[in-house]
Amino acid sequence: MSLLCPCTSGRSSQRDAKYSLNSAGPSGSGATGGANAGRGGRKLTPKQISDQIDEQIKQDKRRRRQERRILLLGTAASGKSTFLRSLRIIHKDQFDEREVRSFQAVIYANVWRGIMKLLFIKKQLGIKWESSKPGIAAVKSMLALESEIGQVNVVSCNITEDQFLRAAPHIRTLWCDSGVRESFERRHSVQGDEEFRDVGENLDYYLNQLDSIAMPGYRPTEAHILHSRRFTDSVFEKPLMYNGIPLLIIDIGGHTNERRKWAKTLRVFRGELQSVIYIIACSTFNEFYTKPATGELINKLDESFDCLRHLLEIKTELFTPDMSLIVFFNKDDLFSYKIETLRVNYAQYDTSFDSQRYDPTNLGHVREHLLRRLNVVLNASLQLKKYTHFTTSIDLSNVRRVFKDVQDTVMHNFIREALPT
Ligand SMILES: Nc1nc2c(ncn2[C@@H]2O[C@H](COP(=O)(O)OP(=O)(O)OP(=O)(O)O)[C@@H](O)[C@H]2O)c(=O)[nH]1
Ligand SMILES: [Mg+2]
Repeated sequence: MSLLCPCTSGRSSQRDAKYSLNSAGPSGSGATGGANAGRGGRKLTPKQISDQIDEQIKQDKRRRRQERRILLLGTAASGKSTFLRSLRIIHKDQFDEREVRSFQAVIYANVWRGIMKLLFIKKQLGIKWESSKPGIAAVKSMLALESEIGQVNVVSCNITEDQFLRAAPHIRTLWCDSGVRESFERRHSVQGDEEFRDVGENLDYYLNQLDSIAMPGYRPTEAHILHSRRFTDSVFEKPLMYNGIPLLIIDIGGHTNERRKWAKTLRVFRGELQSVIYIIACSTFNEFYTKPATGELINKLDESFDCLRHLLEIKTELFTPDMSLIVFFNKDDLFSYKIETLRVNYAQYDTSFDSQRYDPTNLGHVREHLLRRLNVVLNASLQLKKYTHFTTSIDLSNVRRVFKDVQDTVMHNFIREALPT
C-alpha cells in the first residue's frame, strides 16, 4: 500500500477500495498483482517491473500534487458521512454491490433497534398503549426473534432478510399504535444514556416506508441510503473528481472517543488541506445527553460549538492561513420543522438568545443568532478564510448547490495559489 499510495503511508486511515484499484495503473490491477505479468499475461522482466513501479510512483506524485483535500469534522451524527454519501451520488460515484448490501443490513438494524428503543422510551415516560393486546403480543414476538438472533446492533448488522421479514408484521403493529408514535415524538425528553434513547433521526422515515423495506429482495434506494445511520469508527478517505481536478474528502467519526483522531489527522495532513468543513447539526438545540462518566447533562448544540472552539483555540498550530474553514449548520430541514411547525421556543434552550430584540420562534431570527454565535467563536480565533452555509445533507439539490460554492472556494484559492505573484 505504501508503494502504491505514498500519501497514505503511516496513516491509520481507510482509502476507498475502488480508488486503490483505479490508482493502481491503467490495467486496473494492483502494482503487486501486475508485477509478474504484463498485459495479456506476458511475464515481465525485473527491469520492467521496476519501471512499472517507478511510473506508478510518478503518477501518484502527480495526482497528489493536484489533489485538493477537504476534511470533514463535527460531533457525532452531525451528518458528515451523509454529506459524503450525497457527494458520491452527485458525482455519480456508484455504491458497489457490497456497499449496497451493507446499507441494507444497516437499515434493518436501524429499524429494529429503533422500534425497540421506542418501547424503552414508552416505558420510561409511562406512555400507555393505544391497544395493549396486539401491542404486547408484538413485543413478545420481537423478543422471541431477538433471542434467536442475539444482540441486534448496527456494528454486527446480524439480521438476515428472512428474520427481518418475519419481524416486519410485529414492527408494523407497534408503529400503528399511537402510544409508540407518541414515544417517538417525545424521544428527546427522556434523560439517560444515549445508547438507550437515541432512536436515530430518521426512524419515522423508515417506519413509514416499512412496506418497501420489508419486501423480499429489497435493495435500498439512494434516499434510503442517505437516511441510514451507522457511526464512523475509522478515518475514511474518498477521492472524487471535479472538473478534472482530483478531490480527496476525509471523513472521521465524531463520537467522543473518535475525536482524538481529529488533531492527529490535521497533523498528518498539515499544509496539505485546502478546507476543513465543520458540521454542526443545528436541529439539536433542544437535545441533550448524559455524559456516562460524570452524569452531566450536555446540550448537543453547545457541545458542537464547544468542540469547534476547543479545536481552534487548542490546536491553533494545525490550521494554516491558506486553509479555509467552512461551517455547515446541517439538518436545516429538522431545524426549520422544529421552529416553524412545532413552534419550539429556541430561547428556552439557549440563554445567549436576546429575546428582547429577536423572536425565538422566528426561523430567520434564530438563524441570524446562530451565525452571531458562530462569529464569537470564529472571530476570537485564527485568520482563516471562513464561510458558512445552512445545509440539509439528505437533500441532493441542496448539497449540489452548497458543494458548488465550496468547490468554487477551494478552486478559487487553488487558482490564486497557482498564479505567479
Ligand atoms: N433529516 C436529516 N437527517 C440527516 C441530515 N444529515 C444527516 N442526517 C441523518 O443523521 C444521521 C447521522 O448522520 P451521519 O452522517 O451518520 O453522521 P456523522 O456525522 O457521520 O456521525 P459520526 O460518524 O458518528 O460522527 C443519519 O441517519 C443521517 O441520515 C439532514 O440534513 N437532515
Ligand atoms: Mg460518520
